Amino acid sequence: MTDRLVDARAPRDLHSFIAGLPKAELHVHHVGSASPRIVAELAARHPDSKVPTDPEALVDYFTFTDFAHFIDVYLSVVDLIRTPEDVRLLTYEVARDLARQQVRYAELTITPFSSTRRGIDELGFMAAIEDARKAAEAEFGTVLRWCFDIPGEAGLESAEETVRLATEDRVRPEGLVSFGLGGPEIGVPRPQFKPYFDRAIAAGLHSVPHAGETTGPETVWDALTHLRAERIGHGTSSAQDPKLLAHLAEHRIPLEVCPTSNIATRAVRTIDEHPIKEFVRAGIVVTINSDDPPMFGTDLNNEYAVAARLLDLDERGLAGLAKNAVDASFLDDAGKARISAEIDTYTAAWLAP
Ligand SMILES: Nc1ncnc2c1ncn2[C@@H]1O[C@H](CCC(=O)c2cccc(C(=O)O)c2)[C@@H](O)[C@H]1O
Ligand SMILES: [Zn+2]
Repeated sequence: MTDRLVDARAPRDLHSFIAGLPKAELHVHHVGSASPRIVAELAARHPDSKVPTDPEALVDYFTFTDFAHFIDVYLSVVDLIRTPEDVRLLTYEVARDLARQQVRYAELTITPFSSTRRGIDELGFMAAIEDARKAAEAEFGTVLRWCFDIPGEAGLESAEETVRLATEDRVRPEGLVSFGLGGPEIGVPRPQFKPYFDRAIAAGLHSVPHAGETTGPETVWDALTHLRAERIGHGTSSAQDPKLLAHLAEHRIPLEVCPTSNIATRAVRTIDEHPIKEFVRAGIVVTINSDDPPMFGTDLNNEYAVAARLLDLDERGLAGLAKNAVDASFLDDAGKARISAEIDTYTAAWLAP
């Protein structure tokens, strides 16, 4: 991928190591993973869309002035997805892009409310993601699981609809493992979503809200206290609160860190000001993720290269980050052990004289 927003500047050897390293991706959005190739195919199906299809024009279109602008552009891509077949194509092609990067396991954040409110039949939607999930596992060997997230700014109606889709036996897809909360944080307090998270948790789902991406550490505390977060999406502003850093470390609440995303949405000013190093120093379990990779001109491999530079990591350090993601995932113990062993074998072979 060219036109990187963040220059990873890792040595060439480290890039090759990362490219082959078996990985898990825990924070990546379904619609936000639509590559120029996928966008072009969807736009060809729906020519009235305002989303450009030319990859050069897309780079400009995917340059954001702030977080609100990012969400506007994001929703214009959501508008491209109109039928269950669009959903199936998107999901299957996203899995292909993950498999190419040696991603063995991914938890994909999906916002079903955005699709059902635009008229896609809910059962057709669920059948499409499940069909793509099974095809991707059989054909690429990449295991996909779902996180359904509430688009918080769309209000409590969206929370009600999302928890219904996530818990009703007739609708809930087999691959669903977790429940999230995304979108802008300013003016969208986390505590109001407690009843919906309570219902999702009671139905066996894990709690993984975004918090502290565009607001301060109090939002992360709210996510922990009211939404019983097991991992935090971003959590960037936690760095401003030493007590919170200590709490996250002590309770082993992993952060889903997405460095390039934070620059692209202007949540963090420059990559060298990213607090990832403080998180590691505080003893927090850090995982590396890509969020909305084509929109931010990145992919998971590039995020590992960025992390290598910021944290001054060698191959063993990178393998450790990859294992953090496996450990922090909602995969079963046998699945975790299998990918961790694969990471060890790969790293040992790479470093062998
Ligand atoms: N970095 C991110 N940080 C946070 N979220 C991110 C990030 N990247 C992607 N998202 C996604 O954006 C969605 C937001 C959608 C939204 O706000 C909205 C508001 C009003 C109406 C509608 C609608 O559909 O009609 C949608 C979230 O649910 C989340 O899945
Ligand atoms: Zn996100």
